[in-house]
Amino acid sequence: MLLAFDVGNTNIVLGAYKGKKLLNSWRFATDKSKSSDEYGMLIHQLFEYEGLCIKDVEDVIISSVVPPIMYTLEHTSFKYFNKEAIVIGPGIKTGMNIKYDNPKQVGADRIVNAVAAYEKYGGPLVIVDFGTATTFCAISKKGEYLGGTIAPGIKISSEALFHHAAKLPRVELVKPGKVICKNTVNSMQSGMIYGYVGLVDYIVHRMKEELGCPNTKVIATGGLAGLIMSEAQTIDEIDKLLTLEGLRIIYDRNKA
Ligand SMILES: Nc1ncnc2c1ncn2[C@@H]1O[C@H](COP(=O)(O)OP(=O)(O)O)[C@@H](O)[C@H]1O
Ligand SMILES: CC(C)(COP(=O)(O)O)[C@@H](O)C(=O)NCCC(=O)O
Ligand SMILES: [K+]
Repeated sequence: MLLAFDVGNTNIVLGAYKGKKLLNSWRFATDKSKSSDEYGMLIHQLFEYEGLCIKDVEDVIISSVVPPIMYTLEHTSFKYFNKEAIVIGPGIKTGMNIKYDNPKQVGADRIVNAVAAYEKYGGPLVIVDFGTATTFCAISKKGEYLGGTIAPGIKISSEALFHHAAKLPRVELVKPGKVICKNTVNSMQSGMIYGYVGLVDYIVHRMKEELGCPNTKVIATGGLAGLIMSEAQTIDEIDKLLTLEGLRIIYDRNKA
């Protein structure tokens, strides 16, 4: 069994694979104050609950954009699974040519998403990941990682609005139905959701222009993808498990 960790700034998504088959996946908070034993026990309990056996874990692979938590997770891997974790970074074959000024700068999650999406859908492609930040990545027809855009995430944007304006409350991220709203809560929801839909459609539109291909496939992933997908016109498909799938593919490429 392969244990795959996708460590984002808000959540860790954990997947257990038997070969190509995802047996189970879990989502828990990225908590830098948790110890390696706490993570070990958490995973132990999740496994027990699903009737899985810790001893069946043959390898651990981690993609992370949160460097301060890595010592803890690598230690968890060593202590509870007896494995040195494979960490996405220098020395790991991804099979993707990274056309960033400094390839080491690209978030590991973005590369892992790109690998999975290219394998699954072919190029050219745009991938939109609605996480703590919203990232847009462009992949060429030949499968090169061309770069992209980083925008503030929906949840942190709405938190900023609440924190910086005395009369604005914290609101639930749901569609208010109309753009012309008649109360504070709905007005904020309109600004967040419809404003964000505009951001997404505009960036994707510009990316397709720069790629020179109007038929570019657009795949969305991340915790908040569903909310925007229902309204945005440029997103073709949601693929919630893209990052885990990318980790499984990269694992197979490095084992072969
Ligand atoms: N299933 C969900 N439904 C609603 N909101 C979610 C869900 N999963 C995650 N979120 C929220 O979406 C945001 C991004 O989550 P996530 O994709 O896990 O981010 P990251 O990859 O940066 O850790 C967070 O603010 C989180 O609270
Ligand atoms: C842009 C990100 C913060 C997104 O992270 P997430 O929202 O998934 O937590 C992450 O991919 C990152 O730290 N990237 C490094 C900078 C770059 O990709 O150029
Ligand atoms: K992510």
